[in-house]
Amino acid sequence: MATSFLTTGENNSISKDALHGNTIFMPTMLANRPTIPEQFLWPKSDIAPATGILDAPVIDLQLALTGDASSVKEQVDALCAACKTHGFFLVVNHGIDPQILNEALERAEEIFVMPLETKLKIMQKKGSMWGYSGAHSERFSAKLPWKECLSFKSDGSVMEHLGSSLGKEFEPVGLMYEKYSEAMKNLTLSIMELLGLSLGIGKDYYRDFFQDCDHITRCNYYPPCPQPELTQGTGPHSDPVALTILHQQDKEEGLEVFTGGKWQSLPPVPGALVVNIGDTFMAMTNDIYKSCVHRAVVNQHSSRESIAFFVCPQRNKVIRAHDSLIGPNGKRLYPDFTWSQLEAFTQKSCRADDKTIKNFAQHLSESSSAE
Ligand SMILES: C=C1C[C@]23C[C@H]1CC[C@H]2[C@]1(C)CCC[C@@](C)(C(=O)O)[C@H]1[C@@H]3C(=O)O
Ligand SMILES: O=C(O)CCC(=O)C(=O)O
Ligand SMILES: [Fe+2]
Repeated sequence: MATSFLTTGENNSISKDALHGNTIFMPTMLANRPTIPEQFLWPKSDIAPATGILDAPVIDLQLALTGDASSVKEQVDALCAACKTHGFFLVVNHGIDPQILNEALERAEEIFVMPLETKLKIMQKKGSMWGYSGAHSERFSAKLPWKECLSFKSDGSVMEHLGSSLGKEFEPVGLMYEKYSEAMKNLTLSIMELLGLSLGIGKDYYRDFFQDCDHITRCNYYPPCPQPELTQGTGPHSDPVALTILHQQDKEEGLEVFTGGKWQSLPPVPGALVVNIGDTFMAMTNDIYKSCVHRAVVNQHSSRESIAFFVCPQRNKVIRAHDSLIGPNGKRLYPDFTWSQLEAFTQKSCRADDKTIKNFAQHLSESSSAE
């Protein structure tokens, strides 16, 4: 991919992908400008400031899995109440080594601050979610998020990918991310046990269903922004996946959840991971559990990092709510679908936002009535 660099003064540069005609924007190289490029402007309706702090329950995983009956009930009831309202909860005593959690943030930041040429070597290819993205400018031309991302999928070796693209010295970094993803997958299965208990269908149902799940590990890097009030780090959206486990750097706030008719901040809690229900799991509960709109805002004075572990069903498994979750009227709110279909919808048809699952369900019913 031939690229030429357009200088935008003050030694900042954006690169032009000469083959595809894309202008690739990199917020790490735009952070010192006095204003942000117009492509990063978002509608005022998306930018209303947060007016509160979300009361998300803290689930003690060890207690919930191995405690006495009353402790288990207390944890599971708290989980159930949160999932029925906003779908966000914190998990502590999750058993993941803090050293690997810190290293995953540190190694990602080292890559994000590397020179343009290095990052272009691991650039996401069209239609693939593997690799580096500069504000998604290789995909979108407006409402660009003020972030850079580095994503790894479960369908390949991160060690090989980074080693072959950046050099053998990056193989240990790739191996570390593979270990990070494996640890998150094991945590996912424990959380699926609790979700099964909380819905009264037993601890094995979702654990078995997600045993062979796909996953996406995505590092988000939000540089300081000269005009944070005009843009978004990650715009308002619900996660199309089944579940998200978010590890956020504990130095800056940024994650906000829209619930109770207002934006509410979910500040970092040292030692806690943020977990949220995604659209796919909401559909698997026939909307009993909620996949909630959330966003990440940026600030003028410091960078922020997060690592999202996105849990996706094995791509061709049929997504269908358990019969016991269908109310007395027997109405199923979603047609059967697969993650492969929903992923393609978000990657090829309709940029994921706060209406994705509704638009997807309509797309499915229109295409089935057209057959
Ligand atoms: C399936 C996915 C698409 C996105 C990454 C995962 C789950 C969350 C989605 C996303 C973060 C929602 C906001 C918009 C998006 C384009 C982004 O800002 O990154 C979405 C991701 C994507 O399409 O890459
Ligand atoms: O970075 C954050 O705090 C949230 C990011 C997010 O919601 C996402 O990547 O889906
Ligand atoms: Fe999200």
